[in-house]
Amino acid sequence: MTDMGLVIVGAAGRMGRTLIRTVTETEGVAVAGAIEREGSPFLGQDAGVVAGLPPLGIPVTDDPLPVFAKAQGVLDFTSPAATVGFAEIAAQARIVHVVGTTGLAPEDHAALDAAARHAVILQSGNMSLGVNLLAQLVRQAAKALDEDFDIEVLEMHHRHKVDAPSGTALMLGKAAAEGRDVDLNDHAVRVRDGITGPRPRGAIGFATLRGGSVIGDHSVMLSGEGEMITLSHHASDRALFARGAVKAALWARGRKPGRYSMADVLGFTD
Ligand SMILES: NC(=O)C1=CN([C@@H]2O[C@H](COP(=O)(O)OP(=O)(O)OC[C@H]3O[C@@H](n4cnc5c(N)ncnc54)[C@H](OP(=O)(O)O)[C@@H]3O)[C@@H](O)[C@H]2O)C=CC1
Ligand SMILES: O=C(O)C1=N[C@H](C(=O)O)C[C@H](O)C1
Repeated sequence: MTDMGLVIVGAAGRMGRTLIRTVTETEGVAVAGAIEREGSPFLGQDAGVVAGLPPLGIPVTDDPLPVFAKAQGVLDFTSPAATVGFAEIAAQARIVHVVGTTGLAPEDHAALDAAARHAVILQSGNMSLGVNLLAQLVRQAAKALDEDFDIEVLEMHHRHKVDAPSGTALMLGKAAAEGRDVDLNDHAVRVRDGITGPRPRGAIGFATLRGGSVIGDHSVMLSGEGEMITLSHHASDRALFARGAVKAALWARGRKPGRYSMADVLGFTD
């Protein structure tokens, strides 16, 4: 089979640059285009050079339509508004859309659902094998332990991150809720400040730390009387997420339109 041509949107971002390097060094895929927003200072620059590589002969552009039309997939780690726009264009082009963007609101998910009627959309708050395995372990632990165990999700990220709790933290909270057979929306405590009163039984709490260059640390604590279980993941290299995104794109190639997740790619779905 010919190499899968992948367009990197948000090409000059932290993940965009990492994706360009990862795609370049991975067999079976090739960089088919690089997109940045209108007015970006990176427009016209070579995508390879932007990523710290020798030139690839691919200029960064702000016009996704003609680029998507010649590609088989798009790797998207941008912002919710940008992702919704790219989903429509990827659906028109009938190409795979791998979405790593976090902070998606319910209406953004609804827009992705609509686009997924025509194209394969693979979305996950974390593309790493380790975090997706962690989510399975959290689901099991939450199922095994009743509400005598309080569940808290703690995350820390770099100072530039704009959304909270992280997509991963929400994914882990959802796994815990699924383990308990409850809806996360009814049990999540995302912020605490002031006189909060005692902790509601069955709450799934979130705590967010931001600072420095931390790539992504997540812990789920299940605390009972006199004992605590902590399940954790530490990311030390963004290439971890990029490798997962490329694996996801290759897995998604040729699938029927619809919404998929990393759990599908990794064979973690029941
Ligand atoms: N699922 C996962 O495994 C992971 C998800 N993420 C998520 O990916 C997203 C990006 O993270 P990160 O790379 O650190 O962020 P950055 O801000 O470094 O990168 C985002 C890039 O997207 C660009 N962009 C924004 N809007 C558009 C648009 N309309 N068209 C084209 N490009 C656009 C930005 O340009 P500009 O700066 O000019 O606005 C920027 O270059 C976040 O939501 C993050 O949480 C990150 C790591 C792993
Ligand atoms: O913004 C980031 O950097 C990351 N975002 C994702 C998230 O919100 O969970 C994944 C990873 O932790 C890095």
